[in-house]
Amino acid sequence: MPVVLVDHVSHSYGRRQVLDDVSLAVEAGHSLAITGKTGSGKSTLLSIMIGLERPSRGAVSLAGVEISRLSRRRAARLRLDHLGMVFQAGELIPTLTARENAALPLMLAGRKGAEALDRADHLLSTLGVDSPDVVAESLSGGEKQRVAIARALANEPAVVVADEPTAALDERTRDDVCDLLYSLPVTAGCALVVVSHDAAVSGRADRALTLDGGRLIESAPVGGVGLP
Ligand SMILES: Nc1ncnc2c1ncn2[C@@H]1O[C@H](COP(=O)(O)OP(=O)(O)OP(=O)(O)O)[C@@H](O)[C@H]1O
Repeated sequence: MPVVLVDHVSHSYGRRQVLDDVSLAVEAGHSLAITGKTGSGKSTLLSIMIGLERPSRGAVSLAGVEISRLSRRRAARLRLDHLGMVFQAGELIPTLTARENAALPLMLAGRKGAEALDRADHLLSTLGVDSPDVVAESLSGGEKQRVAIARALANEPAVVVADEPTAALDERTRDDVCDLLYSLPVTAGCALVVVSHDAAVSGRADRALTLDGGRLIESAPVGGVGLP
């Protein structure tokens, strides 16, 4: 069963149709990239995919649950339990340490502080962050993204969604962060969805789809995930 299933989704803002009968599926252990020009609807599709926005038509399931039908509260709980998010520039809490940032989702999910911090330490060292006590605002761009990836993995999510995860990085750091991100389906067994306008990032996914005129078009099929 796909971990992410977008089933015939259309979406309009007023009279402007942004998504037109979009469908996709991603299985555990596979990656999918979504590309498209500015204004093509990538953020809209992402918001609908993670249940922040309801589609005008169609349905979205995450980890087997139809998130597009849930209340805001239940959708937030589903995200906490099954989804890890990585944003453009880490979006960490600047005054908390790397360790505290990575431990946050665990604490929100009800784990005890010491246990959460231990797991955060373990994740950070696995991901090559050797400064867990440094406050987030003092970390480099690449370190921030590593901490963000640790935070995304904290609750062992079924799916990690990354929105322009390398936009704030130089080329070399971008490639390092990409290596790490695209290793997740294998090392963590999750599904990975990456939204990026950078072909060097989207080209590394098992499959890349492009949004154009509200429709999803195949851009670089390699296998593993598919339109249902
Ligand atoms: N809340 C909203 N209300 C009205 N129109 C919106 C809203 N959100 C997005 N839009 C419009 O929908 C279209 C798609 O926007 P969206 O942000 O999804 O594109 P995008 O591909 O993510 O763009 P970018 O790459 O610049 O972030 C745009 O024309 C935008 O103006």
